[in-house]
Amino acid sequence: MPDSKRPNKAIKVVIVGAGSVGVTTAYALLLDGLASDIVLIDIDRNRALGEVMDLSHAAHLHKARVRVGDYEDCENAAAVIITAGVNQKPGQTRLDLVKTNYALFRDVVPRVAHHAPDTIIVVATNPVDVLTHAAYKLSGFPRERVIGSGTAMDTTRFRHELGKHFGVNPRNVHAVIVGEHGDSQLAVWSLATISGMRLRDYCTAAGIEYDEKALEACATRTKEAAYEIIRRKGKTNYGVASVLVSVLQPIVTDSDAIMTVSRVGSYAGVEDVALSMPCKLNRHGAYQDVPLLLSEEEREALRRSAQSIKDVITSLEEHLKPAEEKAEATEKPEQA
Ligand SMILES: NC(=O)C1=CN([C@@H]2O[C@H](COP(=O)(O)OP(=O)(O)OC[C@H]3O[C@@H](n4cnc5c(N)ncnc54)[C@H](O)[C@@H]3O)[C@@H](O)[C@H]2O)C=CC1
Ligand SMILES: CC(=O)C(=O)O
Repeated sequence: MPDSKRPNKAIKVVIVGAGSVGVTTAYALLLDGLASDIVLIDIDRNRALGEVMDLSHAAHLHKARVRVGDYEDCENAAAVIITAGVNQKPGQTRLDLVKTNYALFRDVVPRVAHHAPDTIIVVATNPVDVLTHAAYKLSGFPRERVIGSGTAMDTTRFRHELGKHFGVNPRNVHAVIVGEHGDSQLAVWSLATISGMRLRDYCTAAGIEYDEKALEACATRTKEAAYEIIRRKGKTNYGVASVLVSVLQPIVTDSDAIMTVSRVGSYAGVEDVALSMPCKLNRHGAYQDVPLLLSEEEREALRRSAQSIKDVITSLEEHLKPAEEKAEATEKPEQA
């Protein structure tokens, strides 16, 4: 981050979960210099302590304190990032993790909310959209202060793929992935631009072929990137860590960046669900939607994505109902 944008007041960031994603995020934060106080919380305190000892030897580039903490340390944090939870095994989908990680959120989120009622919660644990919705309900926070990393990760991967395809810097590719951070995500082709031109026009202007098949392959590689990486190395950590720092930057610097992050709302007619659409971020959190003029086909794909997340939320709520309530519901005589 440029020095002119660097905040000059103390910024505390708490990371719950000192596993692979948590510590890589702490490391990325240290290198970026965004936070002056980084606190790691983990049930395995000894491991967290080892990570902190190692990380503190990387704190010479930007002056920052790194320490192990507990939930009381969330007080006055600019943000609390939740990365605790199980991750996918090769072949598992993100949605396969839902029951285990929801149980963990029931323990963690109320404690964060109790000690840091004004903070912004940033969720990375998968399935990130379902758990962003859970964190919203469990914290009682307004929706702008519960943000899922969502498809900010997929948008970054998509721009990387398109940048490689067209031979331009990914920063100059304006294209987004919206919907679920998962299998039902969609690439918004109708609004993708390079140098202010739609991709077809850019190809015409640059005298190159518009190769629809190759572009579709970019979206497929984006969607399947995590599966591919997990098959090879068992986890993903660098991409998401850098994305989490990018989500924190506009919060800490109050800079109104537009990002595709997950938050609770109504999307394509599906109510009370969390998914990613572009929205503006600043010190208040993800405070404003940036509406997209989607094509009919894209809107329908977004509705399907929203519905698939909603179905998981509904089945989770069903699973959590007390046994008596479930029995009562099945025993009720049908109304004439
Ligand atoms: N949103 C995204 O783009 C990405 C999300 N993830 C997700 O992040 C999560 C974490 O992944 P990894 O760091 O690879 O897993 P990991 O297994 O390396 O780390 C998880 C950590 O959580 C800790 N933990 C477990 N229960 C806890 C509790 N109740 N309180 C505090 N800490 C607790 C464990 O001790 C462990 O250190 C997974 O759900 C994974 O799917 C991973 C990569 C990208
Ligand atoms: C694991 C995961 O969600 C990702 O790397 O996208």
